Amino acid sequence: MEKKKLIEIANLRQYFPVKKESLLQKEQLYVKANDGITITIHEGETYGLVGESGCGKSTLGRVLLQLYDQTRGDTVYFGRTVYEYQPKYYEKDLNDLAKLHEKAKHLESKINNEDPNHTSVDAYDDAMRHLYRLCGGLVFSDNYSEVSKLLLEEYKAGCNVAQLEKKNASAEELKAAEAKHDAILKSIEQMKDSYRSNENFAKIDAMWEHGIELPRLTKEEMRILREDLQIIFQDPYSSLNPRLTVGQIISEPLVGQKKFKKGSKELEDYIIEVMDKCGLEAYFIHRYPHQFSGGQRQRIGIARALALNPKFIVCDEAVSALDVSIQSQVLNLLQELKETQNLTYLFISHDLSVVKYISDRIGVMYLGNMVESARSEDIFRNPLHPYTEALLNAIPTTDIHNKELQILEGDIPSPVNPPKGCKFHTRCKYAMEKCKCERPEWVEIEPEHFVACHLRSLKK
Ligand SMILES: Nc1ncnc2c1ncn2[C@@H]1O[C@H](COP(=O)(O)OP(=O)(O)OP(=O)(O)O)[C@@H](O)[C@H]1O
Repeated sequence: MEKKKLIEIANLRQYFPVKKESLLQKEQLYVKANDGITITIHEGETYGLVGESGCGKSTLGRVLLQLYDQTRGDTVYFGRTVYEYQPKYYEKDLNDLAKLHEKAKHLESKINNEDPNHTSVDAYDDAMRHLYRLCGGLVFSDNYSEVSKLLLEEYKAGCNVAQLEKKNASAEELKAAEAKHDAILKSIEQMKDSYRSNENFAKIDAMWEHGIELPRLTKEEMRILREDLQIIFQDPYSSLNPRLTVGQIISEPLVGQKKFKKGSKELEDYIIEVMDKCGLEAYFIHRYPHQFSGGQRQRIGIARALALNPKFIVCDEAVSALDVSIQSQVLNLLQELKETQNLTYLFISHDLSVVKYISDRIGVMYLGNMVESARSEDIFRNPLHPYTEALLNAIPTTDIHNKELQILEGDIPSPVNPPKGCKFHTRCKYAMEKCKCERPEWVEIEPEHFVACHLRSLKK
């Protein structure tokens, strides 16, 4: 069965400005917490994220939920389509297609002629991905006003279908709207024939998609979408307001999103239903967080995240603060909820044994970059990056829980001024000359197994 994308991030960067040390310091320095990350998370999977403390795991989780204004790159959400959601930016982009194309051409000539540095290459790549997403194979057209007109028609027809579906319109009405949309799609396909001979056509055309670019949403648009995208934190005690009862804690997002009326019987019934799903007794509803154990408090945190029926949850060290015996209970609960509620998780943990237990795929991060990503069993069976290898070798055979990943010799370099070339070269026992100056590319070595390492060609 083909996997459906839920979230796709491309070349994602999150830089935090560092406070200047004196008035004389001219250059603004940045902590490069996420420094060009590309991954896709599929519907229904658990994507585990591991790496030493400070490598940027939590930052990535928070950027995905747009809790920070990301510095650059794409974060696209496919849980709803632009047709259903109609974000303001999309129609404007389709109107501005010719301008966007001009901008991409300008960036291209800048790279070729004057300024072949990383920033302009990144800006050009971002601009091209943006164009491909908007118009796919029509990017080869030399008549952008015609393309713009046709795509706007298609978008409006698609929105019409989505709206009719939403309000349960009659089958006839829906059929007519779909037929109109299909006819426009056909004209688009026809217009593309002229470009199919281009060797890159198929690849580029496959990038035409209708997911939602999260960083482009207005605050209000993001507020509404937030019900799809939730987070569970490591320390349930500090993330739960001690002055609110369990019932009030779980009701907050529901009332905030106007799903229920405050104090209503329907709200109380619904809260008890959610609590039950999370293994919390109904009579706990009037109790305060301090009256619970750590495991129960984490169940409250899970119930709060679950209340809005989200599609995607970032579990940020969600079991790390719990005793080992309680950890497995909470992990089992998360696993069960994933199946019954059709959830998708990004599961962040410094503990490889926990990540192994729960993840379908695992991404390994080092100093702001993803260095390897593969199916869970492949990471353990055939680690390709020396850093992953070191993490695996460091798992003790007994009591593997709660071990911080501080296993490699040498300090982690500063994320403000990371090593050139491969950032791991200063601690890598296989480092070659090339590793000191050339950034390794992110390459798919075998299906779904990606690595960024110059050794990969020697290992193959
Ligand atoms: N809001 C912020 N402002 C400035 N710097 C930040 C901020 N958040 C994180 N950082 C820095 O970004 C880098 C990555 O931090 P992050 O918390 O994402 O790492 P992590 O892998 O989750 O580690 P840990 O498990 O210790 O939280 C660190 O150097 C951190 O100091």
